[in-house]
Amino acid sequence: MARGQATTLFRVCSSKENVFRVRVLLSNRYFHSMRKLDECVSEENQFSTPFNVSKREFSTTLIDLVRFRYHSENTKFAEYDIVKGRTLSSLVENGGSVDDINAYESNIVDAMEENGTSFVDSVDDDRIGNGIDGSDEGSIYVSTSSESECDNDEVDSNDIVRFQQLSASDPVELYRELKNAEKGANLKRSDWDTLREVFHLFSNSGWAVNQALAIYIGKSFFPTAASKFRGFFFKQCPTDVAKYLVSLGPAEGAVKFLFPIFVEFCLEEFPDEIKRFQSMIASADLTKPHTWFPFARAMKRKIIYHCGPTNSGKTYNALQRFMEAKKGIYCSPLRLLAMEVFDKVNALGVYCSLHTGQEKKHVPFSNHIACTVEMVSTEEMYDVAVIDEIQMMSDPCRGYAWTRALLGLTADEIHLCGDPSVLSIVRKICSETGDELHEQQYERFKPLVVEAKTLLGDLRNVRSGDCVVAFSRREIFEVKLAIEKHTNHRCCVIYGALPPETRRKQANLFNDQDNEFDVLVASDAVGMGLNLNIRRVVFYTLSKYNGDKIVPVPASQVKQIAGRAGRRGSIYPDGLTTTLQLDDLDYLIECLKLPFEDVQKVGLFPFYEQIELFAGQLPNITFRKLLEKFGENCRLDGSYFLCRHDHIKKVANMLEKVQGLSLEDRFNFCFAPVNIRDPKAMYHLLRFASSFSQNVAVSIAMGMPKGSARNDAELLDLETKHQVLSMYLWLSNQFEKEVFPYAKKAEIMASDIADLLGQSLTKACWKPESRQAGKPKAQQKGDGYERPRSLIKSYDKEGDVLWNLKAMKCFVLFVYSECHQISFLYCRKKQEKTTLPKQSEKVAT
Ligand SMILES: Nc1ncnc2c1ncn2[C@@H]1O[C@H](COP(=O)(O)OP(=O)(O)OP(=O)(O)O)[C@@H](O)[C@H]1O
Repeated sequence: MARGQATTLFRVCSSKENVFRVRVLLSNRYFHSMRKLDECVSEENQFSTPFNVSKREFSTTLIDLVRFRYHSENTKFAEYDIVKGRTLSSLVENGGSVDDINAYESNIVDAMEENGTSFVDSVDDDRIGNGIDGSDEGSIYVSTSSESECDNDEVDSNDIVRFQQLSASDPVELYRELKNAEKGANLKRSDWDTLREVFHLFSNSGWAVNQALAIYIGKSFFPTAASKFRGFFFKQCPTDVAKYLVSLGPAEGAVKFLFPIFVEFCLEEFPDEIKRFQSMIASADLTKPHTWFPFARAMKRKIIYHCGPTNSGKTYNALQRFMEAKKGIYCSPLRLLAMEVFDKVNALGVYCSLHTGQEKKHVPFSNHIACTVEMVSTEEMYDVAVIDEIQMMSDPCRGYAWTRALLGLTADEIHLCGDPSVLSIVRKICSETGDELHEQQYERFKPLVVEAKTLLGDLRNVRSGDCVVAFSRREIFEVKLAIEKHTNHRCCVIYGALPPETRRKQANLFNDQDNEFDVLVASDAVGMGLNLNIRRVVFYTLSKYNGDKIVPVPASQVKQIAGRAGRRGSIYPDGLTTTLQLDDLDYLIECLKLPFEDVQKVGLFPFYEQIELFAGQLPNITFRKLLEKFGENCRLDGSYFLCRHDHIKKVANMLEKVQGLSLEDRFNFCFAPVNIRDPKAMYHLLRFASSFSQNVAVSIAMGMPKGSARNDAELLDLETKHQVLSMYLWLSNQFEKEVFPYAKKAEIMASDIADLLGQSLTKACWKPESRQAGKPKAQQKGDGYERPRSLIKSYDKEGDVLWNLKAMKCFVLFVYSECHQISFLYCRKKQEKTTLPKQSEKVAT
């Protein structure tokens, strides 16, 4: 190889015997390809999708040529090491010039041109053994280790020349050579073992799997292809190639040497698989989602991002623009919030319709619509659109609906309301769509104050206007029971499984000052959409079950919930927040202090048409499998992730036995709002789908309960019944009305059950039951939060609350303002049993 053409690479690896092997890697003029390849390898773990490799990066003929072995203690070699013991990639990364590389290379080539002997001769004979020892591994060893270590290393100069040729050979030619070989290699047993190891490494190489995708060898097919390639190689490989591979050993270099040959093998042996996979990949392409909405792309939209914490007036301002517009759409994260806006806007004299999955209320002459974000039409034109809680774009399950609304809405002006977590990604999206982005920053109307005293583990310390937040239905009822038993407060209840109508009624009951219901016990469902007169948000716990295990509540959610205290316009404009247990306080403060996390990716999910296209490639698999395959093979840009669809797969699985559903029907049924953990609800969905598939009118087939619930089982039954009716209504809006002829009846029943639920909740005084047989195990200490040990602490002799007031002589209040400034307010406590500090007692330091 001419010196000027050659580029040298050093790889320094340590072996078991503390002997360093310096591999001199020579690449040909495709050095730049190699550099790319190096980058590609180093970034391997960062691949968000296997398709980030845009080119056939394997088009390089970089090959290990010579290996040296030496002891690091060898002073002569150490010198050599200092000068030359840098990897080529370090030369490149550190901005090494081509001259550096050439100099680097020339040293090695010089050494080789001296036939190895003179080079080796320059090293202390006593410590070198045989120097270039003609090993059959095809390596030149400059070794200071004992001679015995080099016994197997027999390489003669012919081998070196041949290895050089192999290193630079064209993989196509090499493959031809292998293919035309009349017999395989004649190797020692140990060499075959090494070869096997090499192929084992190749089959398990993540790099090779990713690179193979570039020629449409899929991940699932790769092991088969690699195994066939191994069979082919073992049968056909000439001795010199095998020896060369043995000399490289089970290392990255060997994988890279093999890969181009593997490519040629695959292209010739598996054309059908490649073609099939290619079409499949093309049909699962979710890249460039902004191009999916040509109408929106044909417009120059003005996007206004109302960016700030809770209770800062973002939605208020956006809604002002919505109401002023000739034609507007408000996109809500919840049915409940869509209803609120629908009522509010109509009350202010702006005709507005309502469109959610379950209901379509058309108000005559209305040009405005309040809808849930999933129901947004991307075809209808609007003057002003409002997308509320835009940070939900990053929601693992529902994020795709916000992404679709942002990318696809055909409105001249789009107002986004939310925290700053998706601001940078919205900027990026707007630069891709060509929309004009305006940012409006907001501050909280009044800072949120953290009460450092907490409730000291005692629910008797709740006060009027408190909202106690728990993260499970069971806890909510436990808390309600305890408060009502041990205090004079009455509790309203809000949690996700309740119908929106019931939640609203509970909220109104709590907001109304002329009744005894002055405490709210709620789940995280309280975090969004309801304007409540909350004085103080008390976290009963700060850990929750995430469907898999108990985890700390994410900081963003803690902020969102705590922010419900002290809303502008409510009777408690100064918001307080605290925890039940002192142990949880630090985490609360930490969450509130944390800046909003900058989200890197937002959700996407394919439209039915995309799934249909994909299904065309895999005609004979079940819908569930199809979704799985889509998930495995879809291509996404770096700013997007595929939304989780486990619940869809569960429903798909259940509906597999239902014959006669078209793919589209299946797709729609899988999106029905069903609680997959509720077997009764699942049963009804199965029944609905079966009737539908037989083209039989789908019946409700569910009796009305006689009255409100008398125990928790009856309450659960009411919840389930309402969910089933809600599902019926949802389906009736998805499919032809004739197939779901009882929608009106279902609506009336649902409304009656919502009333019964409301009545049941006001008198609920029973121990909660669990819908699930097994309750999630409490988390170990140190791995989150312990569940509070007791709800009501025992009284001491005088009947006083067991506060350790001595230890509580002084306590601290942290005033948290969501611009992340914390000031400390001290309040000196005397021995008097003051329950809470008054605002006037706080002294700012
Ligand atoms: N300019 C205003 N005049 C009167 N009331 C206002 C004004 N701005 C906001 N409000 C009221 O303050 C409360 C909080 O406002 P808004 O809901 O817009 O805040 P937000 O920042 O969107 O909070 P969240 O994200 O929690 O919904 C609402 O009750 C709203 O009606």
